[in-house]
Amino acid sequence: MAPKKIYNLETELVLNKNGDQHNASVPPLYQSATFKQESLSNMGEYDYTRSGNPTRTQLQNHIAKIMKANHAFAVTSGMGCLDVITRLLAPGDEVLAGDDLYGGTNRLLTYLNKKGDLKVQHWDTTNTELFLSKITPNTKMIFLESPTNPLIKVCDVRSIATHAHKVNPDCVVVFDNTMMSPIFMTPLDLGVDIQYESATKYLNGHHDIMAGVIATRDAKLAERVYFVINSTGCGLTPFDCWLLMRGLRTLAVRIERQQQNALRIAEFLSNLGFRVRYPGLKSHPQYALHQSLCRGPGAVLSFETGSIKTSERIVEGTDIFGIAVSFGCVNSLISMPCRMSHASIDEKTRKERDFPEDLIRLCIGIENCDDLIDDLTKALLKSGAVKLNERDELFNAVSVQPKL
Ligand SMILES: Cc1ncc(COP(=O)(O)O)c(C=O)c1O
Ligand SMILES: N[C@@H](CCSC[C@H](N)C(=O)O)C(=O)O
Repeated sequence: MAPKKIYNLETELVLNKNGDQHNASVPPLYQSATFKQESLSNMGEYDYTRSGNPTRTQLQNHIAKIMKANHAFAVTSGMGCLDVITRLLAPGDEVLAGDDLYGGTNRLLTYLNKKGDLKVQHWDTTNTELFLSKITPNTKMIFLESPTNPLIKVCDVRSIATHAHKVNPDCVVVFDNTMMSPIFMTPLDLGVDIQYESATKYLNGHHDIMAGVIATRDAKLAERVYFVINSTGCGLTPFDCWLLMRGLRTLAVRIERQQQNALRIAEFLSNLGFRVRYPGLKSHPQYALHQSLCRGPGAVLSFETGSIKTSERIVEGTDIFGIAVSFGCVNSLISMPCRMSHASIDEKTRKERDFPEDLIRLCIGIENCDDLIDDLTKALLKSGAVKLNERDELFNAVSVQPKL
């Protein structure tokens, strides 16, 4: 049989050869907890949805293809992915992690560390030399994010994965690709062992489900991941699998439009004098590194105003941008990570990790970009963060103290 042709990602996302017995154009939804057996001795492919479900299989095969993996799994949230992955470790195992991770990731790793289940160390992943020096033959797992949420730090994942495997061939390098999605990054091509994503974000894109996906090329790791998912019962429900497959079809067009808007907004804020963190700007300290690893800068950016009060006024002064956690949705969102998504990281730790309390995060949607810039302009003026000059043109940001 001729090998199956693999098309470009945009095509694969919408191409749906689901092999349905009735040629349904859309993969059918098997909303069933149980499956009858042919006989006592012949169980068939499915028996119970916790163990497996045809709709989940459809989604997982699709995910494996678009992430260039051999095995993929869908679970109930991004944090669910991390829970499954950390269960692969043994008591007391040493793990390394970045020092700017999504707040919930930090919370779970801190919990496991405090309980004594794992020995977790956090290091700045932008300092490659330092990070590499912390990897020892006892390092069992490494957790990376790039660009990080919300400080948009970029790490040299290729060098970290190569070095980790040299020092300990059994070290499992885990990469959270939520910020880039498969459209802009293929971490498995860079030497990562396990990639996971909060599918609540770009993969689904409409903020109407919670989901997470795990992908790997390693059959043994896949077997262990499946064991945990089946044992703990965190597989994604059939209906949410079905919704996620629907969302995935538009991933490429959504995220490309979001990125286009984000680039314009990042330039707009930067031109006003704000310190903008976005890997699409040449001023980003790891601009070239990011370009060498990814196919685009994505649609999340953050910026500082120099004053917590000013930031609060900006966040509360927008109309189109919703004040909400999360990102990757078709709608634009604005937030203050210290108060919202990253509030679970205590103030002392935030300070130690140079986490600016006035940081505003923008998650850009697919709206008309002129409208978004107009909305931000009004909020910036109302907050006093920028002023108009005599010719009624926007004038430099007034309270910013650039720290670049
Ligand atoms: C980078 C990143 N990873 C993982 C998660 C966790 O995903 P979920 O909310 O689907 O559990 C989030 C956000 O919640 C995130 O921002
Ligand atoms: N209350 C939630 C906060 C979720 S933050 C979601 C998202 N990852 C983001 O970065 O905005 C919690 O405590 O987990």
